[in-house]
Amino acid sequence: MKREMFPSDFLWGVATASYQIEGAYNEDGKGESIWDRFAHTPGKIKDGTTGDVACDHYHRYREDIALLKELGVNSYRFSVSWPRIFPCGKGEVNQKGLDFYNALVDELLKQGIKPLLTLYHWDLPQPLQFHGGWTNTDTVQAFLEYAMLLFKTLGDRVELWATFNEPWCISFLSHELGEHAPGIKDRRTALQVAHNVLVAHGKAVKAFRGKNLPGKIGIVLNLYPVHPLSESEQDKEAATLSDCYRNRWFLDPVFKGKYPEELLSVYQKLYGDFAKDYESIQVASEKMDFLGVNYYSREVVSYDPKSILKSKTVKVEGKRTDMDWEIYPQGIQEILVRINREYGPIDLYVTENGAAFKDEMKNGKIQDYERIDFLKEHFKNTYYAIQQGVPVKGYFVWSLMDNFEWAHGYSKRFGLFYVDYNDNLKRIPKESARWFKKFLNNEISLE
Ligand SMILES: N#[N+]C[C@@H]1[C@@H](O)[C@H](O)[C@@H](O)[C@@H]2O[C@H]12
Repeated sequence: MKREMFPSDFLWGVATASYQIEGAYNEDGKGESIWDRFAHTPGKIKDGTTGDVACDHYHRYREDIALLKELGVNSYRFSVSWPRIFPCGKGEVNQKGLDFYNALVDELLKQGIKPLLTLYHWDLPQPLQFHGGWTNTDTVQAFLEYAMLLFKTLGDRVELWATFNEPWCISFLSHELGEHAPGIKDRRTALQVAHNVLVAHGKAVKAFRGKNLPGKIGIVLNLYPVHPLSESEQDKEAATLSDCYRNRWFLDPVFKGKYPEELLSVYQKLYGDFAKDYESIQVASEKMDFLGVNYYSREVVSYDPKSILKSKTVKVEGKRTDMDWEIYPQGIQEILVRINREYGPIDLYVTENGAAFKDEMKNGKIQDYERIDFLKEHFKNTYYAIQQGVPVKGYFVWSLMDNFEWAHGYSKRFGLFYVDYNDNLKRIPKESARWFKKFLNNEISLE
């Protein structure tokens, strides 16, 4: 199975995000983001680091685009730093911020690489957080102002637009579990955030349509197959509620304009006031052109009467990544086939898939054969979905290079290129980068 067996117009790319690679956190007029503040708060990041410098991509973007060219990808997914454009979140525009992304897009196009631009990959301008962040509908309006400016500035050259990256993380990981910025631990707040982000998504899609731009727009969701540990009715009930929490709380609004009833009823019993605005979620279902799927692993659950989801995650035997996630390649096929069956037809992009392993440099080489096996199996399972008629249009490896892995700092390496944080952030191709380049050049098969 070689690259040439995939559709001839299939996009092969890599993905990154602004806060994770750019650095220049307070340069050229950029405002503070919630991740700048969170990372500077002692105890929030496991290795005590920040994204202040990260991979210094802001200054090295031409070098990094040369790496893309060397790899042989035909597309590149990146995100725009909102506070680099609007330092206060709205109002005054930072022209140097716009200049950076104009130059980035122009260089990508010059090198024959199609941009996929994510408007929001978690770095909310801190001034908006002072006024409640995503709990405040004013932030929805500010997001629309930000999106409209980017549509106007880059809409003639960027063909693929994603409104939000992983709204599950924006809401539940960041406002219920508190593991990501702004580090709030309150489920009712998380539900309000999820609601406002989904509304902002729908409004941005509608605004995009109104600009009559040549491109396509969608959203990026992190999706997991959820499997019951056993076929017992209780474990199956646990899987249903966990699937609603993980997947359908976002899939159903953007495709069906409503929340999944099985979990909505649970939340309404807990938060009666939530009912007052949940019906407005219909706004989220503005028709999209594609869905971005971030796939990393599956979830196995068993019944837990103490949980409001009646479920707890179970760790099963099998190979795991350095994030302690199960390696489950068939899950990417399962998710793509399910989306097509239950929510399609719609073009799908695997907007992120990859893994962290304990990459070490030995004699100037990083022999990350586990990552090659991981990618090989996930490429194959993506192909199996295409063979079943699923309109998968592209695949983006997470990530181009090692970078700031959120609450894990620089302790987890996901890149195809090793970043030597002790030697001027030097980018060194791992064996997986060499393998990916050969695959893209039809030199090797996936067998
Ligand atoms: N963890 N992990 C790796 C990766 C993260 O670095 C990305 O920013 C997210 O979109 C998604 O969580 C996946």
